[in-house]
Amino acid sequence: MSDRVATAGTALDSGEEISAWETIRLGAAISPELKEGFGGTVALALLGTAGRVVVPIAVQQTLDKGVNGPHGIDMGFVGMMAVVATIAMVVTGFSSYLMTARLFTTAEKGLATLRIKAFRHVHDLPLLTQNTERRGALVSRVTSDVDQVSQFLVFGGVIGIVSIGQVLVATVIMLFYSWQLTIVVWVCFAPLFLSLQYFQRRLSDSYAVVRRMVGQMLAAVSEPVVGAVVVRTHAIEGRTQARINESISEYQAASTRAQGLTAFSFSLGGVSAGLANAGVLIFGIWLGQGHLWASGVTSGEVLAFAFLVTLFVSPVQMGTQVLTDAQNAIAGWRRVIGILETPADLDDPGPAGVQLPHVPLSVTFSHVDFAYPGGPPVLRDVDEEILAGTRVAVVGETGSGKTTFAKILTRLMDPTSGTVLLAGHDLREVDFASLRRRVVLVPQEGFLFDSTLYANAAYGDLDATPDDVQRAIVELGLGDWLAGLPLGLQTRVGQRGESMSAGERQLVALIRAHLADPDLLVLDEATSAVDPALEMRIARALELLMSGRTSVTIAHRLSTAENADEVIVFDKGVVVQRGRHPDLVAEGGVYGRLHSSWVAQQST
Ligand SMILES: Nc1ncnc2c1ncn2[C@@H]1O[C@H](COP(=O)(O)OP(=O)(O)OP(=O)(O)O)[C@@H](O)[C@H]1O
Repeated sequence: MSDRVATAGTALDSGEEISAWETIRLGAAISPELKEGFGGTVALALLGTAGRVVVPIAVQQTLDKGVNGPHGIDMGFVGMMAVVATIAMVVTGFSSYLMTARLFTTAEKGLATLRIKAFRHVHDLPLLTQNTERRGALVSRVTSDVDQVSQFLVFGGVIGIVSIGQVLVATVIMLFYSWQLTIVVWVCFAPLFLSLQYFQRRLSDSYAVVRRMVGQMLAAVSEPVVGAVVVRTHAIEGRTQARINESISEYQAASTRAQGLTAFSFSLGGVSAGLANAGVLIFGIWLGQGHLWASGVTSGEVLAFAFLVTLFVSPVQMGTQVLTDAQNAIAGWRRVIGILETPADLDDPGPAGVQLPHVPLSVTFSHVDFAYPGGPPVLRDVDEEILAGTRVAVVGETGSGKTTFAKILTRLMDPTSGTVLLAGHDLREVDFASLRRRVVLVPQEGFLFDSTLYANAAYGDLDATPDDVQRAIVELGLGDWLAGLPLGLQTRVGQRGESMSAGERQLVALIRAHLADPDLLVLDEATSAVDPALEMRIARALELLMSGRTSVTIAHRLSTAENADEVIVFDKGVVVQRGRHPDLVAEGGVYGRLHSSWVAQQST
């Protein structure tokens, strides 16, 4: 979107260095709806403002011509002025209503687009970038930060447009009545106007901190909610609460600091308003005596001027509040735009890219190196070939690089150097949509959404009907398991699948994978122990799932390695052994050690 360089692959762009104008420009470009009918809205605002000015003029005319006129009281003229003032008030009210409705509609439409675009971009962000931002803070960017923008655009926007119009119109009419009194009013407000830029800078800095603190607070609150079981089982409620309290206090301090500045600038507005009112009365009476080139000011004119000063003062004072809201909103807007400004470092070639064939896929790792940003090498010169249709187990000590290997194989990350080929095609040239259809990763703990078994299984194939899901379950030999569920496919799985056992969650992940019908299956074998009957079911389902496909399993069980066509052994990021299970056992080395500890574990 812009050519500003973001910290690719590591941190999410905070957006804090985008200037206020740039934020508004980018914001309007992202949400073009915000500009829809803007001219009409401004016209309505001006109409409303003009209507408001008619009242003081009508009062002045009534006093000077209808009451104090040369022929005494002229009731016809007074009545006419009353009708004019009433019409003006009706026009003002109606145009304010229309303007507010229009602003509401366009602001909400534009911000819905912003939320959707930002949220969609979160999915394109590199995995590592997503991991740097705590989930709650990320969520705050598409929720509370956007709400700030919304509030400002709707309420601040209305008041802002009306205020500017009102100040300008009031100034012009005041000039028409008396340029001397107009100068008095402007001089009284000069300190406020001159200090606005300073306040704006300070407010901008303060609200950037406030928005950041809101994100931190939401992250601090949401993490223990998600990890409630750990909090309770380890009895760390006290420590968790202390961390939440700390982030709430930090937010409170930041917010109080920012509000303090607002209060100060608001008070300055109040002082200016008081001075202007007093100044107008004193100078008005003085000018009425013919001083300062004034040829006598009528009482109606002084009264009209007093009205006009109110018309001038209220928007200026509201303007300081609008300025505060604007800074808060711009700070929020920046954070949302920051998401969109963070580059998606995995380029998707799109439909023009390679479409993978629907046959078992071969895999080639050619001199692949990988290091996490700022970290040591995690994979070193991995140079392996996996034949199409074979079953490979990947084993190694914890931290040896197995998961990293799987993530690179499924292109959740790109290698630092070297290439990965699928069926002879460089992974970087394959259309993402085709890749996600042909290659499926089954993680250790598949995430289940709070919905039915059917809906969760259908994430493997969004077009799958309940009959398709039922068929897939039967094909995996799980028909009797499904029959035992009280509501069958309509059984609800609970939040994150908590209403199901760990083993059942694994089954759902396998059903999903089966529905996806991939040609390369990458499995991160679950480590959680399940009861022997379910274990048998999972093993049988896995067996059926892997047949006729290329499969790469990160194996934590001896049986998986035993049943594989080949085993690849990782040690500190390097492939140190490869071959069939019995040959590797005979060879000893790292695999020999792993094998001995597996055997020892099973005999205990
Ligand atoms: N997101 C990350 N950022 C930085 N370093 C990471 C990240 N993920 C993993 N690592 C490091 O990379 C190395 C390899 O990790 P990896 O998860 O690939 O190992 P593994 O063999 O799958 O381990 P396990 O069997 O415990 O899952 C480890 O030293 C780990 O600390």
